[in-house]
Amino acid sequence: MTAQILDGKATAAAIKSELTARVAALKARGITPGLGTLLVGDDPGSRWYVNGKHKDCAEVGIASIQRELPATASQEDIEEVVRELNANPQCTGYIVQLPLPKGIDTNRVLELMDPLKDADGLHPTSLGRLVLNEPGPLPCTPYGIVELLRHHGVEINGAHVVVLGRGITVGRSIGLLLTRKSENATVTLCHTGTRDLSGLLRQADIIVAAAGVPHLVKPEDVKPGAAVLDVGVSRDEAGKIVGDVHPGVAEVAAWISPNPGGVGPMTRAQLLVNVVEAAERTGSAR
Ligand SMILES: Nc1nc(=O)c2c([nH]1)NC[C@@H]1CN(c3ccc(C(=O)N[C@@H](CCC(=O)O)C(=O)O)cc3)C=[N+]21
Repeated sequence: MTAQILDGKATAAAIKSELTARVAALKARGITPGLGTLLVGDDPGSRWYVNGKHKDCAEVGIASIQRELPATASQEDIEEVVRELNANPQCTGYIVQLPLPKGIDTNRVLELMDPLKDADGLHPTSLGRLVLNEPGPLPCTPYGIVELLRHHGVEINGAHVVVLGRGITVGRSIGLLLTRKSENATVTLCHTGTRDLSGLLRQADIIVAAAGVPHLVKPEDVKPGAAVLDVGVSRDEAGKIVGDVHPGVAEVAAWISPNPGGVGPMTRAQLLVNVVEAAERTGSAR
């Protein structure tokens, strides 16, 4: 048996076409959503991601606000741009592209952001809202994974989800989302200190591999019929993406997310969702 594909590209396209209509409706009410990005330094990978975000915005009618600083920028230089974006009415949501250069206190920068403009869903206030079950932006990658599963009809309700990795952007936050009443999953969070990882993985109905370890999940770790999401973005010597999931897993799982073409495009689409939803929230508050 070969697993069916959790097609992130196609699902992201469907989300973007729905967003295009919602953006048009907002504009008809005099609200134009605008996504800001702050890129510090000239890492080509980061620049590529940021450009992709602005291209996505153009596709759905969201305005773009691009800010850039050199790699030599000081903490104060960065914080000044954050204050400007907080105050800029054209910017309804924004992200500070991570990682920031060495020596910069990233948490201080993120805490300075207006939580109402948090497009990543990773501001301490947004994460707190998620814990408290209050409406707010959701972390883009976890949110994208939930939507990818829903779009393909993979049952989340009652499922045992085993998550690999405890990073803030995925591992640590996805359990908060999946254990809400509306998702209703049971979540086991694994990391490098986990004993008998294979034994736990074999119990999973859904595996979310976000450890950043190439081919960590092997075919023998997967229960036949499981859904496997590959979030890993390691690179080989040629610069090609190597995921956390061994290619042989496709012969055991019922569903697998390709990488690239799976979780990455969904992360980008959910960033747009956060920007549109934030604009809708401010619009209804008026
Ligand atoms: N404040 C902030 N927010 C982020 O969301 C954020 C960030 N900083 N820093 C870097 C990471 C990385 N990230 C990706 C998003 C989309 C793809 C993506 O769409 N990848 C494509 C193509 C990948 C390729 O071919 O290189 C795919 O998976 O099909 C990848 C990586 C967001 N990040």
